[in-house]
Amino acid sequence: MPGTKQTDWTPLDQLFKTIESRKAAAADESYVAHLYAKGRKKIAQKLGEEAVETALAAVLDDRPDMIAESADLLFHLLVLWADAGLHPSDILAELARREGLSGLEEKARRPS
Ligand SMILES: N=c1c2ncn([C@@H]3O[C@H](COP(=O)(O)OP(=O)(O)OP(=O)(O)O)[C@@H](O)[C@H]3O)c2ncn1[C@@H]1O[C@H](COP(=O)(O)O)[C@@H](O)[C@H]1O
Repeated sequence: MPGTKQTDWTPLDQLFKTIESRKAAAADESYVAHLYAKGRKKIAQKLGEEAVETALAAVLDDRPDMIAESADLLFHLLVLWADAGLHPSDILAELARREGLSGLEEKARRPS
C-alpha cells in the first residue's frame, strides 16, 4: 500500500541479544550489567520513570522528546524482560493471540 510504513524489528532483536549478553559483564563496564546488579526493583523503577517521561512528552506534544523517551522506555522494557527470563517472542505470541479481538469486545466479555 502506498505510504504504508513497514517496521523491521531486527534492531530490537539485536539490542535484546546485546542486553542478554551483558549478564556476563561487569557492572562498572556496562549500564545494563549495572541495572542487573541493582536488581528488579531498580529496573522496574527506571521503566516507570521512562514511561512517565514518555507520557509527559506526549501531553506536551514534543515529538523529539517522544522519540527519545520512547527509545529509553523500550530499552528499559527489554532489560526488564531479560532480567525476568522473558524473550520478545513470548510477548509477540501474546499479541498474536489477541490479534483480531477488539479491545472493546474483550472488555465486554470480562465477568462483571
Ligand atoms: N539503548 C541503550 C540505552 N538507552 C538509554 N540508555 C541509558 O539509560 C540511562 C537512562 O537513564 P536516565 O536518563 O534516567 O539517566 P541517569 O540519571 O543516569 O539514571 P539513574 O542514575 O537515575 O539510574 C542512561 O544512562 C542512558 O545512557 C541506554 N544504555 C544502553 N543502550 C543500549 O544497550 C547497549 C549495551 O549498553 P551497555 O550495557 O552500557 O554496554 C548499548 O550498546 C546500547 O545499544
